Amino acid sequence: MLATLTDILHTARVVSIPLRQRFRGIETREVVLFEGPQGWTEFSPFVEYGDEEAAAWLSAALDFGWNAAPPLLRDSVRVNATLPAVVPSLVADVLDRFAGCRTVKVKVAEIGQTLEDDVARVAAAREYLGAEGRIRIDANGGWNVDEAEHAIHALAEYDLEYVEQPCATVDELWQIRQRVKYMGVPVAADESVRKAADPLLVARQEAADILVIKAQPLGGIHDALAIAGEAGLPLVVSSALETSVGISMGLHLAAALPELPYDCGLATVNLLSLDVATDPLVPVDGAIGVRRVVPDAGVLEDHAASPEREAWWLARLERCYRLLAG
Ligand SMILES: O=C(O)CCC(=O)c1ccccc1C(=O)O
Ligand SMILES: [Mg+2]
Repeated sequence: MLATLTDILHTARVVSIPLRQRFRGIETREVVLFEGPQGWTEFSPFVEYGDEEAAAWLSAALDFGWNAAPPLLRDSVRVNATLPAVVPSLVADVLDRFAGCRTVKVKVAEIGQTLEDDVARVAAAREYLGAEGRIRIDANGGWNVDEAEHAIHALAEYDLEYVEQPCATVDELWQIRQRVKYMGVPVAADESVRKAADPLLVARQEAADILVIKAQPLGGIHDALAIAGEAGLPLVVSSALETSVGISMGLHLAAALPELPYDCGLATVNLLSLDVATDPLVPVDGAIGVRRVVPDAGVLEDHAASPEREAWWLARLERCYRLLAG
């Protein structure tokens, strides 16, 4: 049964958190936190998303707050460091915050930057990690097929674990996957899973080697597990730049997957300038323990969004709720 809107709004708090570095064009992360019978949960679709897309994120928040978690098969999850599209001189400072992570995901193909910028950033990450560490890159669909081939060829010398969403469409992913097979660089799909009408199309079309799954956009832990079960491909659980409350949802999803061959993109609390929990979900020795968190009352108070932003978020939440209650 769906939680009532009154139940949700009763505990809902809107917080606004500055990022340490610009990430996917944003400098402040706004989220709604509320408490269900299972504990605190997070609703944080990106502000530009329409209500229909955001409604899946509300489904996820309700699932995590109101439904029992699935059986957990591990009590900690290995995670990767996430490196925003910063200049090479900042790479070591950013990576120092991800203690013990043996894998780094490097953001590439940032608007306004060049392939030379990407090469310099990936080179700096490789120098930081040494020969043993793993490097994956994420282009967020920013290249066409030719650009992707050229870029992957230029970056392959740094030894790439995989390339995430090099191009925007499933058809382009299929093409680039054929073109780079000889280099031994696998292709992972992210936006083609979480923003697609059919999240399994990319797998059926054999357009990716790996699927990235995110709990909030896929409608929650249980829906994401159902998709995972049908995918037939290796999976990586990743975050949507959430507070520790949303990261906890991702950790519970990762902990419930039968196989977890890759480090997960759940160490992103470090990209925020502060967290809502006094005991944040950040990596220790490259892994994060699976647990729920309770936001600190003082932080909720001190970092409350402005009255205008709060009204905007609660109205959005209510519209999404009506879509789900349909
Ligand atoms: O996977 C990671 O390392 C961190 C999460 C991440 O990159 C991300 C965070 C918010 C929105 C989009 C993305 C993405 O993977 O494209
Ligand atoms: Mg991605």
